[in-house]
Amino acid sequence: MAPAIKTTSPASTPAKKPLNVGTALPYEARTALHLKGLVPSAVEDFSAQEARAYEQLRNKGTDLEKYIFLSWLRNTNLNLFYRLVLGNLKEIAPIIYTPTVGQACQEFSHIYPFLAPPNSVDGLYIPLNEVDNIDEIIQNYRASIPEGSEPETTVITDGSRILGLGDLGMNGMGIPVGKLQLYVAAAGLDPRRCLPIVLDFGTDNPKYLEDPLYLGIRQKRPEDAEFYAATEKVLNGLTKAFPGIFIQFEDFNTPHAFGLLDQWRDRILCFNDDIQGTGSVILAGFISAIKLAGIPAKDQRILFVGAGSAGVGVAKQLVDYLVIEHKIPEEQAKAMFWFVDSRGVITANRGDTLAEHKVYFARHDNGDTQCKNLEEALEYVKPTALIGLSTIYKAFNEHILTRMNELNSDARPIIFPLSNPKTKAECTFEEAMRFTNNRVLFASGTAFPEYTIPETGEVRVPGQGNNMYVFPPIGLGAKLAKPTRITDSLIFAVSKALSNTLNSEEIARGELYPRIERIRETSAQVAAAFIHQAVREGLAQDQFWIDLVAANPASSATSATPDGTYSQRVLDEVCKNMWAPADSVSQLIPTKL
Ligand SMILES: NC(=O)C1=CN([C@@H]2O[C@H](COP(=O)(O)OP(=O)(O)OC[C@H]3O[C@@H](n4cnc5c(N)ncnc54)[C@H](OP(=O)(O)O)[C@@H]3O)[C@@H](O)[C@H]2O)C=CC1
Ligand SMILES: CC(=O)C(=O)O
Ligand SMILES: [Mg+2]
Repeated sequence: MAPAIKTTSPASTPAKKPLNVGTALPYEARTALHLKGLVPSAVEDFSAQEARAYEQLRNKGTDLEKYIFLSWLRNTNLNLFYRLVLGNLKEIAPIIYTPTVGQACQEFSHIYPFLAPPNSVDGLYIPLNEVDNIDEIIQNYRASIPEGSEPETTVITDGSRILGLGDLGMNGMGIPVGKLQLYVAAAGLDPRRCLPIVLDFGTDNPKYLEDPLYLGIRQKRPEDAEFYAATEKVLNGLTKAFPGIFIQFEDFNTPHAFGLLDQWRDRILCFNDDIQGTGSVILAGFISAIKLAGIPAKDQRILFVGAGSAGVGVAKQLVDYLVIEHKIPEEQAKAMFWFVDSRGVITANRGDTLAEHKVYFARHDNGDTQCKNLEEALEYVKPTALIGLSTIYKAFNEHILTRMNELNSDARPIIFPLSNPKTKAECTFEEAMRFTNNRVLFASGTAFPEYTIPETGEVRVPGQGNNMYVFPPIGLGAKLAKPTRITDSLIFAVSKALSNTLNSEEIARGELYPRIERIRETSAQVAAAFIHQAVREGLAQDQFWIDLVAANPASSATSATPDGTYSQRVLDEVCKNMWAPADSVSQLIPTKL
């Protein structure tokens, strides 16, 4: 079912000025634009430019230098940037996204470019004391972008929990910028219609408050009441200016991540990537893992290390799966989960007041037993699956991995160290392989290198359990079908669809996720399933897609039991709507200059 990716014309959005194509500008255009003599005489095609850009990228000494080079390229030649990214996605994704984007955020105020607007307009920086002027800020943005390229997708953070790196304040802007690049690269969103936003609401991180080059407001974060009132003003302004805009909440600290989602999920078209996106992508990998583990789903004992937005989001998604797919009653499904946080296993009688998001999974069956850490929890729970969303580097040490292997001698242990970036990962792929006699079913948040089993020479590829497999197609599906809101069953359909995308080679090799090189193809498939489900649930508002799905039903799935299927006709149409960089300059420059 591999779709041929046929894309929309890159020139479909009119620009005020011809796009910068540098040495690809033809002689006639140089004459018309009075650029004769101002550019080297060679007229190149895009592949020659790409080769030069790739050489320059390769010559950078560090990943941060590569990140800076790519940012510059994006700001000066968008088309070439995306040609380079798409042509080398496996190599470049870890630079524009995790892990390097983490370092870039930490250094954001030091590497911020000196370019002037409009080239420097990466998105919106909204200071707390300016939220009453949100309409003016949006108007300024509008004036800086080409006509007809109003944003349709936005990623918003306040920088309060950037990856596993904590509160980075305004420096967190690198994350919306990076996420939106993946929207474009992975799912063909139009880059000119993607809007990164940072809510510059202060920081509680003294390092930045004291940094003379820090570019955000120098104050501590507001109390909850002020935070929610300020976000309300921003979101109202945004949805008034750009009705139907798709909003991704990203890397808010856990209480605010849950709070914003609860407050807005039924009011506007939004979702939280760390709760729902991570839940969805890990469920997809888990579906594949339990097929290989050798233990039926109902007998899994799942130990989470970390009970924040990501941990709880993932576990809730797994519970839904066990209930819907395996017909396990909810209470019984919930009892298959244990959580360790910074104080040990979460129990109802632990003696502390549990944060609201932890209450659902608190154990009531522990009697007097209170495990104080992962080591104790491991012996008490005897898990079949160990999921790390704790931000604790090397939490899965040799002892933990070896014990997981021993405890699962009759089956393959599922071990997912999902914390980002690499410096926060609970273990590496190599460690997980070595200490489990290569039996592990593995996925990590940040990509690890392949591992060659020394005894056999067999090369194993680690799964990357990262929400980048799902937020781009969710955004694409939302842009096309225009659902009124994002429901849990839509997210569930996305998980099912992603788990269905593995091709026969990936399945034969026992992999849990599709290869990143195929991400455009799999994003199209997942977006098609999303659209089918949005129509099935009566959420879709775009008549074209409603009619198309009605004429091309995919399966007998219902809104309560989504199966992630789609029809070839809808898939073909999704592919036609994916943006791609131009292959030749004539696609970008109007014939009459
Ligand atoms: N792979 C992916 O796609 C994604 C990965 N992530 C990653 O997940 C991680 C967590 O994110 P999020 O849930 O939002 O963050 P939080 O900071 O809210 O959660 C961290 C959790 O880890 C717990 N913890 C801290 N120290 C320990 C310890 N020593 N032992 C056990 N648990 C501990 C914390 O405990 P306590 O509650 O007591 O403070 C908390 O429950 C980040 O690294 C992030 O990058 C997030 C989204 C997607
Ligand atoms: C991947 C991601 O969203 C995170 O680590 O927060
Ligand atoms: Mg995140």
